[in-house]
Amino acid sequence: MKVLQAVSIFAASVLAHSSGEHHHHDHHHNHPHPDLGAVCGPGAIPVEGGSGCPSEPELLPVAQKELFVEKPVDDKGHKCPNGTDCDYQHKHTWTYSEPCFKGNITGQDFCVFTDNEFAEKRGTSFVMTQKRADYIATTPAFTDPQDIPGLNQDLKRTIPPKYDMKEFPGKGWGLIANQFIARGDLIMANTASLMIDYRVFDELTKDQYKKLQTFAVDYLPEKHREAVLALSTHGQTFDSHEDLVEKIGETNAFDIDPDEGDEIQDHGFFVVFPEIARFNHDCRPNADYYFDHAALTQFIHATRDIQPGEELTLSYINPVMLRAARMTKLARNWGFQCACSQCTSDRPRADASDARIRQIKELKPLMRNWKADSPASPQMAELFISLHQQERLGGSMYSAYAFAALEYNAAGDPWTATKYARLGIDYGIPMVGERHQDVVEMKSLADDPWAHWSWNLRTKKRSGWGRESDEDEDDDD
Ligand SMILES: C[S@@+](CC[C@H](N)C(=O)[O-])C[C@H]1O[C@@H](n2cnc3c(N)ncnc32)[C@H](O)[C@@H]1O
Repeated sequence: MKVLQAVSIFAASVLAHSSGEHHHHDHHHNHPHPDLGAVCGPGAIPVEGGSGCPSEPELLPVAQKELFVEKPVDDKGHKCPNGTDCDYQHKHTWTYSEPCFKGNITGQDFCVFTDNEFAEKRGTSFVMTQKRADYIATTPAFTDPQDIPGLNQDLKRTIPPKYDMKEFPGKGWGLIANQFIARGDLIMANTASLMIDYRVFDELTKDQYKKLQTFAVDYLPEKHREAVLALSTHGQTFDSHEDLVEKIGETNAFDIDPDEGDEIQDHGFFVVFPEIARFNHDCRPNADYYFDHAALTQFIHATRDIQPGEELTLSYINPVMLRAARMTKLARNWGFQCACSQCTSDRPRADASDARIRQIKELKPLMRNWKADSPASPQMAELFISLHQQERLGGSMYSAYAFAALEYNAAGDPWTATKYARLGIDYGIPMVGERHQDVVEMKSLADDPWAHWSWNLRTKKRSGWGRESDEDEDDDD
């Protein structure tokens, strides 16, 4: 599975959403997420867009650069993780750091790195280069574990979970809410169990990467290893242990984009979280995920209020896809016929839903366009919000609110802009995290709309002032 990462609504690097897609892992491609450019959820549960899947594309105007403080750079020109001191010399102490195979593109060795002390002895296993593993080991999840408390309740069970596991006809195991869960509530938070650099699938032979993946699982502490080996294979059985591990990866992994500070930005990770892997798919899920690199943790929160007895679900794909495309992708990547209500509705309602999805896709680039000739307006942003509500796209409501906040502010209405910025913050924190650029941007707008870059921006441009700066913006596009 792949996971989608949220992409910000702003600049390319900027406001993206993470609810992505639980993306399905296609061994040979680190394909970027097909649709919105984001990827999502398990089995490749994606990271392309938030709700499980993803987020959306981005677009910020111009002068944003000043808003973002450059991270420190070490003497080799590497950006340091999370603004901390650079420590590329650091060599983490791994419980295991072999075997290795040489990649046929970069010539670098790809090895297994297991740390069985990680996360209060839950353990974690990587398949990547020494340098990348050591880089990840400089993040706070490793260096300041006391800063990431309360995670991984699932294997420890010190707090009663909000869900039980049960079998669902035709779907295998799944999770069911055992209490009321309010929109925005945390449902699960798990550190990565198995984290594979996507280059492994391109640079090594299948036999080689299967070996590394199997060692990575086998080196984990017993309870953790058993949880991984008990995961779904979509009903298939295997004689070979390596084939079993491979199928478990394909069925249950999320795609995760690289951390901002990672010097390798073109290749993300294929990541398994055994507890989160028990969420089944729904095209309009009641939960969504995002990955926090600092905590090396996947967080799952409720996209709407959930009643006891409801199944908890994620979207394995980007939810902003037409019905036929969604169904084809689910069948191809996870082998099941989607029977969620969005997939089985009657033809008139299915057509109405597809028409809304098409309109969402048409409007988004218009609102991302900050040039004088964009027809974007507050009314368009209201329609955009309404389409998200009609489509029950709870995982990306925050981005619709953020677009509305920008449009109202750009039209010179600071009060309605602030209302929507506050909604964007409230809906965004559980879906993409408080550090996500869209949330940070909305905080800045809500604090002082008049000082925000969007203030009166459309009005100025359309009146002719500020047109010169359109040329600067071209550089950013
Ligand atoms: C990540 S696992 C989800 C948990 C899984 N049901 C289990 O037993 O562990 C993905 C697999 O679950 C099944 N699955 C998930 N969502 C489903 C759905 N909506 N309908 C049917 N099967 C589904 C498929 O077999 C899929 O390959």
